[in-house]
Amino acid sequence: VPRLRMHLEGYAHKAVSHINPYVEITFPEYGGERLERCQAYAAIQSYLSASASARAKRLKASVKDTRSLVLSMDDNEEVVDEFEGVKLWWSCLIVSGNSTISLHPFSENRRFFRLTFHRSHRDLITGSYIKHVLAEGKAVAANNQLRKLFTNNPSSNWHYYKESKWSYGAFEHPATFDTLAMEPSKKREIMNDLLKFQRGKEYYARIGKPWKRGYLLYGPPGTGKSTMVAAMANFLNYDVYDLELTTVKDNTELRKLLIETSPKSIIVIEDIDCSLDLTGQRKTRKQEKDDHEEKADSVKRAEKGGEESKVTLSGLLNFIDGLWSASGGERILVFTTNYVEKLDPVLIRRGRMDKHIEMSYCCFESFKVLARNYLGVEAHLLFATVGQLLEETKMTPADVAENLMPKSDDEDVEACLERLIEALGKAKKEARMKSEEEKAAEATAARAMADKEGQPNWWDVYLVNRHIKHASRATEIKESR
Ligand SMILES: Nc1ncnc2c1ncn2[C@@H]1O[C@H](COP(=O)(O)OP(=O)(O)OP(=O)(O)O)[C@@H](O)[C@H]1O
Ligand SMILES: [Mg+2]
Repeated sequence: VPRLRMHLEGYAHKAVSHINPYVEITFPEYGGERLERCQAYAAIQSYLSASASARAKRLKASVKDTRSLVLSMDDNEEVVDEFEGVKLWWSCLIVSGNSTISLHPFSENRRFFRLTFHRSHRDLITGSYIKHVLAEGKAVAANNQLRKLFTNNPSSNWHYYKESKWSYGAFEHPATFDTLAMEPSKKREIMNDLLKFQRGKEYYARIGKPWKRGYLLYGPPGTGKSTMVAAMANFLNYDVYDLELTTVKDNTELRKLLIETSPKSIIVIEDIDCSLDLTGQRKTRKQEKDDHEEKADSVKRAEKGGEESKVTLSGLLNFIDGLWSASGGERILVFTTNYVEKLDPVLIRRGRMDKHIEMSYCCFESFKVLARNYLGVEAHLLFATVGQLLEETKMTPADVAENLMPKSDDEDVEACLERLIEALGKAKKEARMKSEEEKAAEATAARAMADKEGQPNWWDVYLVNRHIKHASRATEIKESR
């Protein structure tokens, strides 16, 4: 009898699997040895919240901040997905835990995702679909994640815990490469460069370089250097570390700060020429403000008998060369400056700053981007005039944008363009007047020089005479031969 039963059971099992041709895969929320949250579960959740929840009828909302609402599938809900023409079903299951004592706090309610599909698609699903879901889910999660803007704290506020070196808030700068006014080919080139960097993990490993890239942005104020940094961060989905060097006391502090930056970030030093005292020229606003306090500080330090040290060029070079970053993932360094010619060549040689990007005055192409952003127009009769004037006059994108912005509700596109044209005309006149003044000043200076040269210079006279004497002696000798 037992043999018969076994036989029957086996037969029943076969029959069921014959009738039910579906395969199920479950993904628990917690698993592994330490029962940590499974990455696959999180990725699937993100994937489903982005794609499938559009089709699900019961949704769960979670509000991350006041502006973004993330919807995901509710418990015990099922959605259909399609992949290469194959239908599959996802359901979110919840199993109430029994009340036995458990070692980890999440066992009360255990959640699973269950994927169901026809067994004939087994290879497709396990081979490529799941990979696709995980990759897609990770991308969605990265997109949903709020990025952060970090600024360094003065070391007097550092404590033992890690988080005290940098303060952060949400990074919400709206600039993108779409809204950035710049020559299109140059923009494309930068975007490609960034993408190549982002995908270059193996490449950097192979050539034995830390996975980092340095950009130097230079150009006059208001040409979009800071805007470019924001656009880069939004494009790559990176956090931004805004490093204010003037509050960093010395190289040791610099290193400590850098070690605590996370991978996938952009580290920015704005106005590098002012922060490092390479030039001793311009001071940052912040430094001017702090000057007073700093003096008091250094007096205090002197009283204590301590030496006042600073971040030095070599400290900064070590930072760029990136030994500190060798362990971590991708990082981008950006330096900005108004005066590229004043920087020490050691600092900006290739290899340190891989790419130098000049941000310059507004060209016609840049203007078109601004007109699209600010006025929502692609073309207009007045564009030709603007283009002509932009060729003759230098105006920063910041000034062009300011003039384009409607000042009241009833200002139309034409009024804004006319204001810009007027401003350009004025700038052109001013530039011409200035150059005339300069020319006049030059002429005066030249005249003064000429007056001075009008007086005989006895030394020159002597030299000329000597030259003539030598020359005639030479011809005499030649002729006598
Ligand atoms: N290329 C640009 N594209 C779009 N907007 C721009 C551009 N350049 C400037 N702007 C506008 O002008 C403002 C000032 O630009 P931004 O702060 O980026 O200039 P900057 O080059 O960093 O100047 P600074 O040298 O003074 O730091 C920004 O708010 C931005 O809206
Ligand atoms: Mg700036």
